[in-house]
Amino acid sequence: MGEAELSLAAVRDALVREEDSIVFALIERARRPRNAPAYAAAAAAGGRSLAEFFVREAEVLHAKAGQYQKPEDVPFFPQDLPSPLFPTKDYPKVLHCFASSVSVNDAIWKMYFNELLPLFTVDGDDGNYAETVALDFACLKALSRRIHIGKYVAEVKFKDASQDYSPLIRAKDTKALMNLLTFKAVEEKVKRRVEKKARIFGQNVTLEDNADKQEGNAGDSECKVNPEVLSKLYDLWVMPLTKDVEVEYLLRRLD
Ligand SMILES: O=C(O)C(=O)C[C@]1(C(=O)O)C=C[C@@H](O)C=C1
Repeated sequence: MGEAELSLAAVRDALVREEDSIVFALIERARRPRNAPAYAAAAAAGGRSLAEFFVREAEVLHAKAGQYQKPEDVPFFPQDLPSPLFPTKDYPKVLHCFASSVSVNDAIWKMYFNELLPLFTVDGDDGNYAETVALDFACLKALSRRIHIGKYVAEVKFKDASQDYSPLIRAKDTKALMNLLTFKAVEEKVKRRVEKKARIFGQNVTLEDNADKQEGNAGDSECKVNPEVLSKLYDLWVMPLTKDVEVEYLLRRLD
């Protein structure tokens, strides 16, 4: 994100754009059942699961290709990632220098596999483990990117009201910081919008003229991902984790 884009409205627009990626990634993953063996420790991967093996190896490839240069692109396994092999674009440094060290990916990883996956995938095993973990990686990346855009939100809020944030940062008053950066009305709008996107993006579109199933009126049970799961995802995890990123960024902002 560049300097010119750095306004609360522009950053909120970026968060809205990430909603589409998250909804579609979950819809694609929901096409496969749980496929629990993909998450079990495997001797072939030195006791790691196929899911962890895949993400670790994929992140090495992505790092070599030049990813993870932007503060919102945070790897899940940053240790020992290789440097880019190809020239990378110099992005304008609009955030404080330590921004790249702010990561809540461990919490995202635990939330995704322990809480979210059971909510939107059906029990079962179709043996398509390689495809399944690739779809999981797409979900994890979309969630991580959205949540770590919180660094830009925090920077904008700090710049707009540094006189309000600075004393709380100096006092390391995380509770007061969390309260100051929270806008409940905005959160309610976000939850309603992601639920609506899941309902519209996730319905089966047909050419039959079924008046009772005009687009947008499909019952939630016919949606590829239950829209209430998206609302719950954002309410319980995505927005709280985004706020955690904001607080973690702000606590270091005066360093
Ligand atoms: O838009 C903001 O002000 C944000 O901080 C982002 C966000 C969100 O995660 O969507 C988080 C906290 C606010 O209470 C509202 C929304």
